[in-house]
Amino acid sequence: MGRYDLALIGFGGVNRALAELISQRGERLADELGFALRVVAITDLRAGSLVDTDGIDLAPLLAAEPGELSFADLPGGSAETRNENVIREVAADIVVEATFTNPGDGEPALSHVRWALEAGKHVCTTNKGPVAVAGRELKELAERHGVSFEFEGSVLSGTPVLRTARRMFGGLEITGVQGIMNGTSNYVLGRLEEGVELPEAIAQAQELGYAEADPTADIEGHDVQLKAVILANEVLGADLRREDVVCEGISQITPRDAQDALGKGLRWKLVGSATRQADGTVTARVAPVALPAHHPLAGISGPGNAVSFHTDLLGTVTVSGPGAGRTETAYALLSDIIAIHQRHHAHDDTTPVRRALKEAPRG
Ligand SMILES: NC(=O)C1=CN([C@@H]2O[C@H](COP(=O)(O)OP(=O)(O)OC[C@H]3O[C@@H](n4cnc5c(N)ncnc54)[C@H](OP(=O)(O)O)[C@@H]3O)[C@@H](O)[C@H]2O)C=CC1
Ligand SMILES: N[C@@H](CC=O)C(=O)O
Repeated sequence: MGRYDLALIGFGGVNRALAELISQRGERLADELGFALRVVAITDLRAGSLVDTDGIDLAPLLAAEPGELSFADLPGGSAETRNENVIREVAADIVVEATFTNPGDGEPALSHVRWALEAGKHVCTTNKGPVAVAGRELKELAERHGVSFEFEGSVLSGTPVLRTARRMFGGLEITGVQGIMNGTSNYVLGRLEEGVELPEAIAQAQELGYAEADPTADIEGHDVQLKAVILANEVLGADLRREDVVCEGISQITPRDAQDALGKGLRWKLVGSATRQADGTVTARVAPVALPAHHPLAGISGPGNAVSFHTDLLGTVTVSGPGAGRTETAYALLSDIIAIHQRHHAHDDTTPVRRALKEAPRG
């Protein structure tokens, strides 16, 4: 049985949820997937850094209140974050980047990803900043070093949109994508429809773990701008930057507006889209739209998200599921680790499914 040693960069909602998954169902996952997972390093702005190359005991860390965690007094611990040292020097197979998304220059996460790839380590991340700012460069860097750069959770958290588009739509042309791509704003719009004021609705989304460290990014559409860039570049082969995406958020929508719309059979939604134009260029935008009830995106509620792919052979295909949430997003990281395993050990007959396929009688 193989094993992957992980370095977790950032120990907030998402990476804690990944640690919980590993801690609570590690054995089951190992049986199912054919490899084990072990955490050998954690860094966090507030808690500091912790390294144990024999495997960190996660239980006491997960038992502590997030705000009270401090690594300074633990063996292998330090009050300093020491990101560069940990990422470059600690013997980890996969660096899991889940610090805050910086919609501007993608830092410091962009540097974290670069350091890891340069050190020959696989990276998986839910952080939209590095992918939107420098996705192409980072994929090339990963290729040069013979490792993987995976970022499924950067769009629609655990709902597999990027991998679905890459793996399932071979042989057809995708002409555009349109979707609800932010859980917080969709949750907030739903609360406005119930008469809740914007600040209270945002506070609830923060409490539930949907919102960005600075929820302005969710409400003003900057988070969807990044996701539209990622989808345009990954799915439509564009080379867009955030500044190319026209953006308007939902901060001007009041509970009265949302309720009036509902009375007319309409629902306000924050819609992101990217479209291939007749001249081959790709344009993208983010804007609130009052959708009629029969629209495929109108029924998406709470932190749910959906992306519709417009294709030449299938018409419109819509993928919907959770767009935010700690555990849902941690699952995206697990799916990235599985993708890394499949890419680099596809020849191994280690998983039960592969063994069963190999041993099944033919004819
Ligand atoms: N939550 C969700 O539903 C989703 C989140 N994402 C993305 O995943 C990432 C993580 O999200 P989430 O866990 O919810 O966010 P949190 O804010 O809960 O966690 C981020 C953690 O990273 C720490 N951190 C910040 N800067 C650094 C640094 N330089 N070095 C080490 N640690 C650092 C923060 O410390 P401190 O608190 O002290 O600042 C915090 O503990 C974000 O980029 C987010 O955009 C993507 C999809 C969905
Ligand atoms: N804050 C984001 C988290 C996922 O990207 C959202 O609400 O969708």
